[in-house]
Amino acid sequence: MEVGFLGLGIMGKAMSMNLLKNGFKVTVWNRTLSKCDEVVVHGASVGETPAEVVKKCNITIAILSDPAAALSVVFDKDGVLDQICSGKGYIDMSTVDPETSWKISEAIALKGGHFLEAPVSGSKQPAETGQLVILAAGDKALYEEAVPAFDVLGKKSFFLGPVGNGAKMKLVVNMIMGSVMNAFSEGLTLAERSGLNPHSLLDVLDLGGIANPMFRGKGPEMVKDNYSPAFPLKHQQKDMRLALALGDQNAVSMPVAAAANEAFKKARSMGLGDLDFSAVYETVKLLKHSS
Ligand SMILES: NC(=O)C1=CN([C@@H]2O[C@H](COP(=O)(O)OP(=O)(O)OC[C@H]3O[C@@H](n4cnc5c(N)ncnc54)[C@H](OP(=O)(O)O)[C@@H]3O)[C@@H](O)[C@H]2O)C=CC1
Ligand SMILES: O=CCCC(=O)O
Repeated sequence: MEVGFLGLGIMGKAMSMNLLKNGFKVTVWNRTLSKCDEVVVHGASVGETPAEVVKKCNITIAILSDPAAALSVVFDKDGVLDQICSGKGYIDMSTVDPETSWKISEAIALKGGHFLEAPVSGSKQPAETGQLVILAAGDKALYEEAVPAFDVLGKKSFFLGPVGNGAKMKLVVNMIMGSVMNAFSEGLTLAERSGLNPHSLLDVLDLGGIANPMFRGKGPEMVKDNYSPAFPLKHQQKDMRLALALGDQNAVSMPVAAAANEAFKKARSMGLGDLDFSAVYETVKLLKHSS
């Protein structure tokens, strides 16, 4: 199977490499073209524009930073819309809001193409090992066609119905994750400031009812102030912002998520946006210090 792949950031690089390792022919494009070099060494071809990739491949996958990037790659000159047509499918795996997905879906349908949104749960390591959770919605036939690729990229794929449902599910999941990360950061800070060993807290948490892979994986690194990015904080804040907008639209009061969003914004203002989202811990430590 031949697939196009647009966007070779943390996720796109790992996912395209995984497809190559599993025998897929892959043609890649990235805005910063030099980032294609490493996947080319592993057998990928390069398209000079998104349009060129879509022209070559019947299915093109994208995973880009945010709504503005997702729209730009489709609608700008030499974008996806230039070449999408009947018989071709476009799968956007970026985390965006439903409105962005609807815009893309409508434009692709007008050209006779097929569209699926398929944001993912899971981060850099699950992307490297094919353990993502795929939250697809949109064109069911394209979903069926993409299952062999999804089986390589993920441990489980969900088909959630009409376009928008994948985006909504992803935003709800990340809203919970961002709120939990803030509570975790406060707990770690409180443990340390009140004289407890934070490693003991991690051991106790891991044996109880709120044990989870995020505490287990990120906790020891946070205690060492290591925020090497798996999921960049700027993207987590974007997801909180988009989830809060979804809350507005549905009149859902979300004071916990709103407070978490403020902490991520604070972290961005401190220049921590490109670090892992666990760096929000630094904002809690800072606030507790200054009181
Ligand atoms: N990292 C993670 O753990 C996870 C991330 N996600 C989501 O996946 C998406 C990608 O995340 P991640 O790989 O971490 O992000 P990165 O920041 O590592 O990569 C972002 C990608 O988007 C491209 N891009 C940004 N702006 C534009 C633009 N205007 N036009 C074209 N391309 C653009 C970048 O190109 P360039 O190289 O030129 O900057 C790069 O390829 C995001 O929506 C994120 O929320 C979902 C699950 C997990
Ligand atoms: O969107 C990013 C999700 C990161 C994760 O699930 O660890």
